[in-house]
Amino acid sequence: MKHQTVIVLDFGGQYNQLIARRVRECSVYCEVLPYKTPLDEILAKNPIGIIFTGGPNSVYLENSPKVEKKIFQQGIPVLGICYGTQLMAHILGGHVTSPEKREYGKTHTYYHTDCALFQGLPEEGISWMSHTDYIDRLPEGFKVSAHTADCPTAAMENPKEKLYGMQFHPEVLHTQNGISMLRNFLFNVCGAKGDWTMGDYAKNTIHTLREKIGDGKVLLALSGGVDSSVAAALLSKAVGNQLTCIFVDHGFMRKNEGDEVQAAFKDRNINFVRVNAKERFLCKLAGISDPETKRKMIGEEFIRVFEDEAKKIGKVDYLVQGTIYPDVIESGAGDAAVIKSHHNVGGLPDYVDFKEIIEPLRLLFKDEVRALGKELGLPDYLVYRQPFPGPGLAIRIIGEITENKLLTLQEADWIFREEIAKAGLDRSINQYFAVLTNMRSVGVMGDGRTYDYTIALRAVTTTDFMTADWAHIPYDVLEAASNRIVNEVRGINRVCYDITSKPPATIEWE
Ligand SMILES: Nc1ncnc2c1ncn2[C@@H]1O[C@H](COP(=O)(O)OP(=O)(O)OP(=O)(O)O)[C@@H](O)[C@H]1O
Ligand SMILES: O=c1[nH]c(=O)c2[nH+]cn([C@@H]3O[C@H](COP(=O)(O)O)[C@@H](O)[C@H]3O)c2[nH]1
Ligand SMILES: NC(=O)CC[C@H](N)C(=O)O
Ligand SMILES: [Mg+2]
Repeated sequence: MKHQTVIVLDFGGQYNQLIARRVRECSVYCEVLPYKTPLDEILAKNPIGIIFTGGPNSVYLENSPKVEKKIFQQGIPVLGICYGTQLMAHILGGHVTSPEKREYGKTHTYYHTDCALFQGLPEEGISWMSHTDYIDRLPEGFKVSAHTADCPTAAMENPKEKLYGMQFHPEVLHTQNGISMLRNFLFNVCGAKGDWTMGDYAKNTIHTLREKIGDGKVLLALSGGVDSSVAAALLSKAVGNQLTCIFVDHGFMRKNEGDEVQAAFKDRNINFVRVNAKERFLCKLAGISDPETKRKMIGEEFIRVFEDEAKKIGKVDYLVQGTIYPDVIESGAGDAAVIKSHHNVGGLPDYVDFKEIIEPLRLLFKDEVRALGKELGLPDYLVYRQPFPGPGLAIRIIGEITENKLLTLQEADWIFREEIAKAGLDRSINQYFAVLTNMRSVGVMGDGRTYDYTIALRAVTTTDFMTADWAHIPYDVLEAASNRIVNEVRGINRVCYDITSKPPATIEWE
């Protein structure tokens, strides 16, 4: 069955994928295309609606991203958001200016509820603004449908032509009823039926993968984590035994994890190879303490291992990774800032032998990947596993990595996880682990002085791992973990609990 499609035209804003995700949440199929996409190509998709995203530019500047005027004359509903609405106004003969006062963050907004976007919603509320420019003269045929104290055109509409604009961001959760506004656009203006589900996503992706790969050979980087397991399920359905899954045991796995991953995949109908590369990684990272250097070296060594394995199999055409959207955005995709280089992002170094890297989950958020995993019939223990970063414990040992430190951290982390599970908190806390800080302090044990390392415990609640809150774990659980760690793990005499949210901290310490 062919689905109704909405096109999100990307003008370089921060929330573009979030808009796409919100549309998908409304059960409407959605694709993000660059603003430069020729109109013919857009029309060929037969979209029921088009959404223009925000962007960092100003429409009145010469080289700012533009679209052809004809896009507004196709009878297809268009919704502009932020830069998108300014662009619509500018192209259709309105005027955009740069006023004295900028609006940023939560803003009290008044809505005209006779506008299709705001139908059935309250007449005022908080919206999330992030702009300098605003529209000070509307194009012909338009009227204002929302305003704020500082922005006369917080929203505009030309219902006859099905053209709509919002200066604020309905896609972020800070905008009260923002999702309902998008839903109104999709269902009341575009005539969406809500005919798209995760099951369809699975079917389409499998089909596309099969077409692309043909009879090529595929290596899949399998960590046993949620993302790569879901990717493996997709690929296995698409190309069967043309697929080989490589699990790199770099030695930075959690206690017993290497064996557990092997056990989980051994009996499935899947070519599975475990590479024991602990010595290789430890050697490579000896003496390295800078977090970004560690990450980059691990990323490169991963690729080297895959290359070596590929040679054993013969010619391999594609490498598949379970990269998901937050990995991409934090590594500084497009104009976004580099927060940390995820080992799996950055593409292939030019001396590598694979034709291409395939990342079938690149546009999905974690909770969407989980929904897809359920859809593909993966067991709950795989789908709801807490995430574990590719570089593993290497980025949870602050400073230089040694085998001794690795064993220490594995033990402490294992105890913490055991106590969390014992308290029944393992499903409600989204990620929890121990960090071996590089700090030593004085303690007293058995009447003697110790000068040992400090373990930091970290536990967070989050849905998309882009923002997170520290988990309010009951004191007695923390107490049990702390007692056991200092008593059972040599070299540790102090335990701290990390009570910072993300932002300003990140979830991992490096
Ligand atoms: N030890 C490993 N062996 C092989 N590939 C790996 C390994 N660790 C990570 N990768 C690759 O890097 C990708 C990104 O790692 P990441 O940890 O984000 O995802 P994941 O392990 O699949 O899922 P989760 O986020 O639940 O841990 C993985 O999807 C996988 O393709
Ligand atoms: O596969 C990965 N490779 C990496 O390099 C990496 N760095 C962080 N993470 C995981 O991403 C989520 C967000 O982590 P941060 O708040 O520390 O950026 C958390 O779930 C982290 O565990 C990684 N996953
Ligand atoms: N977030 C945006 O889309 C910003 C649009 C434009 N650059 C402005 O400052 O008004
Ligand atoms: Mg992982």
